[in-house]
Order: sequence, then structure tokens, then C-alpha cells
Amino acid sequence: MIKINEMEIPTLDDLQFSEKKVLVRIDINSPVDPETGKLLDYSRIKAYSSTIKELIEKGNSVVLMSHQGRPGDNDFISLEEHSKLLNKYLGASVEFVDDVIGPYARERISKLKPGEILLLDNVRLISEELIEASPLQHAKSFLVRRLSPLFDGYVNDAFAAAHRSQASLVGFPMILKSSAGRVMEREVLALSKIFNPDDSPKVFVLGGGKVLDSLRIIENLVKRKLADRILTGGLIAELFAVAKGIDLGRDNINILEKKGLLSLIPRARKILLSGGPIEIPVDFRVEKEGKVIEEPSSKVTGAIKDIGLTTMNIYSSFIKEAKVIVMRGPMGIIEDERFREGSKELLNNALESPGYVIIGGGHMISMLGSRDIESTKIHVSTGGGALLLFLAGEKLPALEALNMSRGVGK
Ligand SMILES: Nc1ncnc2c1ncn2[C@@H]1O[C@H](COP(=O)(O)OP(=O)(O)O)[C@@H](O)[C@H]1O
Ligand SMILES: O=C(OP(=O)(O)O)[C@H](O)COP(=O)(O)O
Repeated sequence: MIKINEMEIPTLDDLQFSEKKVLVRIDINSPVDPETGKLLDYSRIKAYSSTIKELIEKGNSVVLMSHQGRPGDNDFISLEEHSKLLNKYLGASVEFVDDVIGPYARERISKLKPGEILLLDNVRLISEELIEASPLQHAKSFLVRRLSPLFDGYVNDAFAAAHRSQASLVGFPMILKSSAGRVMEREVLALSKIFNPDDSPKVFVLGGGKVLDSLRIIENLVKRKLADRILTGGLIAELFAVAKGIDLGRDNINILEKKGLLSLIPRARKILLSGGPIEIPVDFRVEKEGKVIEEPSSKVTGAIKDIGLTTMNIYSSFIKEAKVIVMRGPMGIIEDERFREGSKELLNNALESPGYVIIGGGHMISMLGSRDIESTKIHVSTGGGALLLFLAGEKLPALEALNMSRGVGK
């Protein structure tokens, strides 16, 4: 049992699943090359071997479930490639089922034999999965009602998605005997141990494209006075620049508008006015007429794709002085080799600094590449938004649902 934040979360040790049929929610949502549609990084896929092997070795049959991307985004793809990689890293057969709750999936699950492993297709193909609702509401979803009768138990190992109150993450623990998986257990225990709110200076490096997540994280960090500096990059940096009254030029404003982000400007402005320790880039690396140039944030005319050199130096000086550095979300469009330098530079400075580094998020983890990170001064989390919200002290719905699940189920 994990006891944390007044919660008691069952682990695999508490439920001792053996010779059962177990639904396992993992998070193998991974960066995708927008040109080829192929996966760019396998870190999350590799992470789940221990949980799956432990269940199989006890004679259980396992059905894996995950999301990939979001409908409408170019990384919203089927999990077929993921199943081949799971097969490779597990060293066991993982059968891909191109269905989620339909008759074929249910038929195949009902015929599972001990030791067999299935991977269902992208759970966000089911529209109700994208609804944020309570565990009890999601317990009544088609997803939960169609699948839960087929299983003896449910394991949630998707720490990286634990901040989402979505059906596959919070509904099943209301019906089935449930536990955290080993990835979830390790992340929660490790982060609770290493993250001491009193350690300072604490520098957060927040970038990426999930601006709503980042705003929620920054509001928590500022409210709880957990950050000594918040260095922004990616789209969140652009939002704060506009909130500060900086004109980023029509191209960049159009991108923010197209993504529905301009309505978030008042929230960003409120954070700035409250004295939040927010740093925004003083220059950007932009693409203009096919060329890559650097422009000061006060005179941007090209399409912003990364932070600029002066900003890299300023941010690096903060990082070098930090006792703890938390990084989530890249500084630029790292899928394009030309716009990786900002993220790479800050990551290198963090790893070379005397501070303790916590890095998370599918894209930022991919920046580690094959670097040897066995050092004791870094924690690589599978989570990005989930990691930051957990560190910021916010309740994670998936953990809350597991806490509520004690005593539930057959
Ligand atoms: N300036 C930018 N404009 C548009 N997209 C950006 C920008 N900087 C970074 N991104 C995008 O952010 C995405 C990663 O964001 P996110 O998913 O929040 O990171 P993580 O996976 O590390 O949590 C990448 O696809 C990247 O292309
Ligand atoms: O990649 C994830 O989050 P992250 O981008 O914060 O690392 C999780 O899989 C959650 O994905 P979502 O943000 O589409 O719900």
C-alpha cells in the first residue's frame, strides 16, 4: 500500500493477482514524426516491462490499454507500431487488437489464455474517453460497462496520464479490484522522496505545446510559492509574451488563435500581475522565408520555432545556480533538427550543474537520447504534466480513484 497525501493506494503486493484476467492501463503515448507518422522515442514503451512480466509470471492474462495523441492532432495514431515495440522489449508475444470495446475485442478478451498479452487500439478512439468526469460517472460509461465484466482486476500504471479524469483512468477502479502498477508505484514513491519543497533555489523549465496544462501547473506553483524561477519556452512562452504586451507578429498570433489559446491571455496576465517569477524569452529562433534567424522578442517578424541564443544564456545562468531543476516540455519544435538547440542547451546545462534534475514528458525525455543517465542526480519521469502537477501538490484523479477503489470489486 502506498500512503501519500491522506490516500492509501493499493499496489500489486496488496492484490496478488494470479491466474486472473487483468486490464492494465499504461501510458505509451509517444512523440510522433509529423512527416512519417512513425514513433520518435520508445522510452515510455520500455518502461512497462516490469509490471507486465510480473503479472504474466503469475499466470495472469493481460490486456493492455493506452491512448496515443489527441483526436485531430498528427500524433493521433493507432497503437499497432507500439505493439511491435512492446513485443520487442518484453520478449513476449503482444497481440494487437484493432478494436477497443467492439465485439471483436470482447470476443478475443473472453478467449484469452493464461500468459497471453493483448494490446487494444487507441482508447481515445472512444469519444467518451475524452470527457473529464468523476470516477462514479465514468463507471457508467460504455467503455467501463462493456469491458469490466470481462476482467477479474484492473491495474493503473499510467502515471503520465494520472492527471486526466478520463474513463480508462478513473472508471474501472469503481467496479474492479484495482491497484497501481510498478511504474505508478515507483514514480509516486520516488518523487515524494526526492522533492523537498524547502530545497531552493528551485527552477522550473516549462515549454512544449500543452499550454492549458502549463498554465494550471504555473498557477499551482505560484500559489504554493514552490518555484524560485519559472523559465518558459515553447508555446507557453509565447502566451506570456503576448500577455506582457509584446507583439509577436501576425504569424505567431495566428498560430495561438488557431489553437484557441488567446482566450488564456487573461489567466497568464493574472499570474504576471501576481508577481509570479516568470521569465520569458528575450529572443527567439524563427523561420522566415525559408531561413532560420534570431530575432529579439520585441521585433519578431518570422515564425517562432525555438528560443534564441541570448535567452539560452540567460536561462542557463539561472539553471547553474539552482539546487533543483524541473524540466517539462521542449523549448522548440524539436521534431525539426533545426529547432532542438534550445532544449539541448538547457538540458546539458542542467545535467552539468550541481543541482538535482527532474525531467519529464514524452518529448523532453526523447531529448536524453542514448545518454547515460545512471547518475544519482537525475530522476527521469514518464510523466510530464502529471509530474509537474504532482510536484505542485495537486491531486491526481487516477490516484484518487485507486484510493477510492479499496474494498471494491469481486
Ligand atoms: N514554439 C512552438 N510552437 C509550436 N509548437 C511547439 C513550440 N515549441 C514546442 N512545441 C511543440 O510542443 C510539443 C511537445 O509539447 P508537450 O507534449 O507539452 O511536451 P512533453 O511531451 O515533453 O510533455 C512538441 O510537439 C513540439 O513541437
Ligand atoms: O504525454 C502525456 O502528457 P505530457 O505531454 O505532459 O507528457 C500524457 O500521455 C497525457 O497525454 P494528454 O496530454 O494528451 O492527455
